[in-house]
Amino acid sequence: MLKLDGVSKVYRVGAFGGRALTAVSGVGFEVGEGEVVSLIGESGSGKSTIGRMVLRLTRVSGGTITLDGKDISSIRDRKEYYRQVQGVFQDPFSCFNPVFRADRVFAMIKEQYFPGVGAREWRKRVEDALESVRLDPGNVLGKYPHQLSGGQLQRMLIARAVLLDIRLLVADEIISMLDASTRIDVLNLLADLRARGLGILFVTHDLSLGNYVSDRTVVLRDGKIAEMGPTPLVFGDPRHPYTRSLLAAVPRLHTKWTDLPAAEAVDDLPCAYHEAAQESRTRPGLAEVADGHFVACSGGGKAAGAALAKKTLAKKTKETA
Ligand SMILES: Nc1ncnc2c1ncn2[C@@H]1O[C@H](COP(=O)(O)OP(=O)(O)OP(=O)(O)O)[C@@H](O)[C@H]1O
Repeated sequence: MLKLDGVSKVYRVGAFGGRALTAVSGVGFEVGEGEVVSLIGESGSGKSTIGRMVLRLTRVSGGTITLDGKDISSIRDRKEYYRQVQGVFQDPFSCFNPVFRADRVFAMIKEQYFPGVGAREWRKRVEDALESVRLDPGNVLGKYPHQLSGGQLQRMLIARAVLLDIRLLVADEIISMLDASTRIDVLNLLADLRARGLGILFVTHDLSLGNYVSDRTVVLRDGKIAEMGPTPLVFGDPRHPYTRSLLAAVPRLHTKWTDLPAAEAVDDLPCAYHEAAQESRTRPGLAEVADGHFVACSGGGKAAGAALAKKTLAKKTKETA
């Protein structure tokens, strides 16, 4: 379904756009039907930029993004694209105009995509979509955004996507503003949609959420892929020191931060990319260390090599003495 191939994004920043900022560099991964792929990384690692490029809100500077093999930038009919691909973002309040009733988002969809559907039929479709996201139509229809909670508004936006019967949802930090119990509701809702065949690109900086929802995980560091693969492998057997350091930084219940072991120094670890056989380097800059589990060079190969050379030299010097 969705495929990113060597995708890069360079922003022009500074006075008169005189400086180039590479936000995303050579990123490639796929999202299949009924698959949840999470895009994980620290703030500024390029996650949202990738989401925005997939949603055609930002132009790609290099590489291609295709949907069913077709370059999305060549799809002239934007409406047709948005019929299949939609985004839901962190702050649901900003997606609603406070002076209009919240269900206006459904009326807009009808005007644009389903002008021929009769009022009664449309009402039924809206109610079905609301029920599918576990909202009571009688409770939310006719209300203004300020009369609804963040979780209800977020679900209304997902209901809008359901009405369009989209194939891919870009969910960018969609639950970071919700409380713990509403979060779980929305996550379980995503699981229902996935079971119906919806592909989801789940953008988050929260590793535990990524682990909870996704089939595959892509770990981004400074706009590049550090590691990606089936979620159980990335979380269960992380091979890039950066992934390990991210995992080590996740707070654990019953463990005080003062009791945590000292973090591994990223550069002192051997590099899984260089340790892998030459023929496993099937994607640019990534080695396949297990089936579908890719890891980038951590630079540790060089550092580990230098450390080894230093050790050997010290041994030789001792022997000579
Ligand atoms: N419109 C823009 N113009 C210039 N630079 C931008 C723009 N949007 C993002 N950036 C820069 O690109 C880099 C990646 O930003 P992006 O928002 O994609 O990261 P992120 O991983 O989603 O971060 P966060 O989790 O904080 O949202 C950052 O250095 C950011 O400052």
